[in-house]
Amino acid sequence: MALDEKALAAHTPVMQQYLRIKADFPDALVLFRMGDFYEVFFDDARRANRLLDVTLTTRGQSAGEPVLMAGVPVHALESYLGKLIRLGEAVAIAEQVGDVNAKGPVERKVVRVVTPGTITDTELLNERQDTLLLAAHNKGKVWGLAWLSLSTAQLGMTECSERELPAWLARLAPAEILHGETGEPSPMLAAACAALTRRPAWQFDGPGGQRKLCAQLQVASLQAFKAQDLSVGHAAACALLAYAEHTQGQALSHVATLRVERADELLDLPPATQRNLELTQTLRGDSGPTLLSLLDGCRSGMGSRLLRQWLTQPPRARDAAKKRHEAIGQFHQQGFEPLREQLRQISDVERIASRIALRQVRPRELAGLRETLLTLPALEATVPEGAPLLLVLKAALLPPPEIGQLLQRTLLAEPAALLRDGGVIAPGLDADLDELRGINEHCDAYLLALETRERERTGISNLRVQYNKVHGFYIEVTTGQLGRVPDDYRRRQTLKNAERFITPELKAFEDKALSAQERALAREKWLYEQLLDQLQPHLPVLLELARALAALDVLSTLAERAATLDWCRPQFVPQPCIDIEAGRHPVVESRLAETGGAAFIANHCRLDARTRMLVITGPNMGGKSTYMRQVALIALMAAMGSYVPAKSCRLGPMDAIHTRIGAADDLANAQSTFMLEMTEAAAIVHSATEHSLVLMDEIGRGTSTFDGLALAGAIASHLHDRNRAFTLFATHYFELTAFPEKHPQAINVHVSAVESGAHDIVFLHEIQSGPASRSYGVQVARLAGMPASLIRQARATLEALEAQQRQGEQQVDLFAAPPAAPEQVCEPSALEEALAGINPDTLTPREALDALYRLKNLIAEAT
Ligand SMILES: Nc1ncnc2c1ncn2[C@@H]1O[C@H](COP(=O)(O)OP(=O)(O)OP(=O)(O)O)[C@@H](O)[C@H]1O
Repeated sequence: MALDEKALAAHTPVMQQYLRIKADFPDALVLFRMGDFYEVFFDDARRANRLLDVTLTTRGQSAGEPVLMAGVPVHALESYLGKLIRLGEAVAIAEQVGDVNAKGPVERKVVRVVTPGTITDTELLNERQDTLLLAAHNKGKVWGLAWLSLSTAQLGMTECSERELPAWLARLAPAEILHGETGEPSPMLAAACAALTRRPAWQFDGPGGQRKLCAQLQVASLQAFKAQDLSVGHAAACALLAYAEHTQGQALSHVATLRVERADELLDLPPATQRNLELTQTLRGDSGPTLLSLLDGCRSGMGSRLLRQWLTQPPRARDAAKKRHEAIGQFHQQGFEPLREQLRQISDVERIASRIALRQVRPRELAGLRETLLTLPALEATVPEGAPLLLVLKAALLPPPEIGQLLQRTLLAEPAALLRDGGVIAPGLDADLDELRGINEHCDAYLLALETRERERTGISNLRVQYNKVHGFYIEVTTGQLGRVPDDYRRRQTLKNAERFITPELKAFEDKALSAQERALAREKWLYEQLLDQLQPHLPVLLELARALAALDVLSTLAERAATLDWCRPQFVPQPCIDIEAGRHPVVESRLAETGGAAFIANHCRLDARTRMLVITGPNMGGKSTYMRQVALIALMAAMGSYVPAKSCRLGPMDAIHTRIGAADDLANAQSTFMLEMTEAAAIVHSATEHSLVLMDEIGRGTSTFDGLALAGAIASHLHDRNRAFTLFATHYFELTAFPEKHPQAINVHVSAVESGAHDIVFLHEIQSGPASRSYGVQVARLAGMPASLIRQARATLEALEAQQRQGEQQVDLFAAPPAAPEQVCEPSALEEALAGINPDTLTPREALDALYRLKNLIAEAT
């Protein structure tokens, strides 16, 4: 922001300083340190008053106007910061960095900018979830994405199409998105539930990004990271790194690797799938019960964060998942509890390492790291042998002993919480510090010892060494003894009956003692900085250790879940198939167990090259949705490397899980229920392949019966004939049970229910072959407590409708091949043209024979 120097000159010196700082951080709320308060002025004061409910007041006048002001006490900064960050605000913290006693306003500087995507404070971070900063850049049809977790040093990058963008945003769930669009940002970015921060368009620079990445990763080319050709991704990375450095006020020395993700290497989980399967959030937006909340018994935040990544970003290739299955199997053989017990004691090495890099780490966090390093040998001994993945992880668990030794040597057993209070550095490390502390602690003893020594040296028996505030330390000698005073005594003060002296030794002691505490603190601070310097070269090892601990935490947790919940090891096969024997929905099953409900009924699912579609019918509440979701969850769990809730499970290759379930209005995006339903279904028919799993739950129910039925039939045909995807198609349209008659790869199944008495129904939740015999909507409504008179009326109407339908039944082929599109006028073929040119009435037999040969040649040419 350009400053009007003339207008500025009219302000008080402090306000001038404030306005200069504010000009550098126009979008952030600038917290301006004033003694024990952080103050905000003018428009920021209004904003703070609105957001934080702090009192708005005025602080004198500047440039002839009252200065609008609000403030928060320094000690309460964390809680206000937390609130502002949750509201998506960026905050610039301007501290007093100059000499407080100097003339004019003390110098102030923004030491840190805190934004939703760049927080690194332990108090503000969610322990079990990564906080990501993401930059998005669009060029033509390509989107470049680059993301960074500052607190864990993870840097990632990808390029994707517009269609794939929402899935990426859902998968990464960034806290803050940087974009360079001058107008409104793309609605897809706006829909991502993240703070949006506009950055100047020139910061999204491809070549600049490539250079920045090379410098950050200390490489000459990005070839090794397979990131060489992603120019749109480079542009995003350029803005990302610049912003991250800007907010931290320093280089990001800990960010040393880059992971390039390619959408076609991951199992595609569109946002609708992530939502409908309730992977990390329930449909209501709660954090549980979900698949993640069921799986996450991790002992550490590191483990929880990695588990979330495994769940939302499973690879298509099966190698990683197979290795994880193997490791879980090994835990089952050799036990997982000893390791899980050890993992209870470890600290968040990943975040501590990042905070060391950013020089924000607190003494107690380093003490935590030291304890963790000390427990590593015992922890390592509890990791089972045998599986290759476990061997790799085990190897990372024994970092060089210097790190632990360094921390042990440097830190007190129980250091103070904050460095500014002192009491952090261990005794014996630094002679100067020990002496300074010694002065403080042994001041009296020193004075007594000096007194004794001086009495002996001078032979003055009543010589006294004393201290007062005005004159400091002195040696007092009564007038009668003055003759014995040695040469090195300098007179300090004359009293009536005595003289007070100082010696070079006492003067030196005085200098030390008076500033000892201050200097001890400064020395501790310096030593702490030295320690941070010494730790920097060990960051890569510490981050590798953190990742190994996280992976072991997740694997042992998955092993525990599998053992406790009776899950089995899935098998991957090359041929197309989904073959699940006695599968269960893990979350519904555990909810039933928790609430003491009926036992969960297990069900099979058999799909292969010959059977690609199940048309599922049955009563409401019968368990159709549960069944479909459980198949998808089992496929996903297997892909992420977990065991699965089934008796056995064989899975072929899979590239995506698409779901069209439920019908919630997306009012925020002004889409009606039906529009949303069709938009999602359209996305599925456009992208599902023969390796995809598609769940379609009651498609068409958002519109009139005929429209809905017609569309449902056409969509089923498209999925069966063209996409050839593995499809679970649940429907209430009985007409669709005729679908398999004409579609050889589809079969009917139904969820069973039996009538009990005349009008009641019991759900068996069992999947059986064949179509349902009837629907039980009226019975379900009765169960739901509808009044008896209403139920009677509904039943009578139903009977009348059914009778009417039987009479007027007409045969409409719901699944007939689509008629040719009228606008497609076909050009006559060469054969047709040649035929049209022949008049048989005028041909001789010889010419007719020639014509016949010509026509045959034309066919041969065309084929
Ligand atoms: N296999 C099962 N074993 C035990 N209980 C089940 C099973 N499947 C479903 N249920 C129970 O039945 C309830 C209804 O299941 P679900 O929502 O899947 O039915 P639905 O057929 O899809 O109903 P609607 O057609 O109304 O959507 C579940 O909440 C669950 O409590």
